[in-house]
Amino acid sequence: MRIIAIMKSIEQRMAAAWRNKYIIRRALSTQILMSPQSLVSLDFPENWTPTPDSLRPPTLNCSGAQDAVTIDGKLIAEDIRSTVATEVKRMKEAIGKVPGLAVILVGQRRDSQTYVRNKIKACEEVGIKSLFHELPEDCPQDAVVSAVSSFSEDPSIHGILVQLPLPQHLDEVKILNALRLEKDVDGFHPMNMGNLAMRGREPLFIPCAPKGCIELLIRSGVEIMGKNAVVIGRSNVVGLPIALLLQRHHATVSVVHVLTDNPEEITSEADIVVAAAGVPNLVRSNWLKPGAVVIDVGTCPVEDPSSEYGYRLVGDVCYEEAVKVASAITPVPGGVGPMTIAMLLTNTLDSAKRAYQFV
Ligand SMILES: Nc1nc2c(c(=O)[nH]1)N[C@@H](CN(C=O)c1ccc(C(=O)N[C@@H](CCC(=O)O)C(=O)O)cc1)CN2
Ligand SMILES: [Mg+2]
Repeated sequence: MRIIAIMKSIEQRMAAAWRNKYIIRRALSTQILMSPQSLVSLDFPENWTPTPDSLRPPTLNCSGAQDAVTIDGKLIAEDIRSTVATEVKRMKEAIGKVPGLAVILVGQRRDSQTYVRNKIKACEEVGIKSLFHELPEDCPQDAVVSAVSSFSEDPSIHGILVQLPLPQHLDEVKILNALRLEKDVDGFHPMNMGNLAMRGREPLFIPCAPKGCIELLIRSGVEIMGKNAVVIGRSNVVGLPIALLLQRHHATVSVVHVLTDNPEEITSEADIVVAAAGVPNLVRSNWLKPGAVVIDVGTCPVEDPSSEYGYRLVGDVCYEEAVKVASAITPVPGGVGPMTIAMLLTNTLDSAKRAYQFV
């Protein structure tokens, strides 16, 4: 009798331990929803207790037996934009101020012009003030640095972004270094990137596309903690920061790039794949483990005489194949792209709140 009672008690304790482990894992992986900075610390937060939200079960099926769920970035981005609009209105009513964003575009790249136009329009829609500064393709380095410096001094501007890529003759690092850290809403300042990489340090801003990817995963109920994640591509804008961010969310992260041997073999081990190589249709079905979650950051224009503009946007992932293997996937367009702009708005709002100490 006594032995049976002891065994029962051990069993109950083990069950409780597993239950606690599950609760802690879910809470840490959904912590982004509770944090205004959408940032997960590398350690357990002080006085942490689970909330009902952190116990929410995953919503995705991971069997790979049916077509993947489409993660609708456009819809999620609209939701975020409407929250930003409400917050901007609240700020204006309470303190008579609105967030301000300065956008600097050098040169005449068609894609950059489109992105900048969309960012300015998005600001207008949520009540954020925007200032646009355009410079010619052949402008000297000093002209860009001076534009950045003058916006850095303007108290009505809380975010400054320099649209990338810059023309070849310009030194990107020197220009980004001229940004006032508190206004680096793109999160590309070397100090913000360095802080993103370091344990125990918190960047003021997280780059927009990577932050959007994480937000998509979490809002879709995908658990990140403990999962194998593969990032394809190692650019400063997406590949590098998303790899750092996934680690902050406690994933086991591999980065494959143009010089990696057998990238398809490595990627096919992944529970979460983030494709940011800029190579149309690079990721085929044989690159994917059944049930993997696929986030496609690529947006490459390819010629298409049948479409209205003569081109269409193609992602890094062969969607038609991947949708048969993955459990969830972002489309292109309508996945990460709209989230990139939504995250720029949240970063700008956060920056203004910080500047005015508005909570
Ligand atoms: N300073 C920066 N430069 C660049 C960034 C950035 O975050 N900051 N990211 C990319 C480009 N980019 C924003 O600048 C960006 C790319 C794509 C989209 C987007 O909404 N894409 C839509 C399709 C849009 C279309 O039809 O053309 C989608 O995928 O649905 C937004 C922003 C490099 N440079
Ligand atoms: Mg791309």
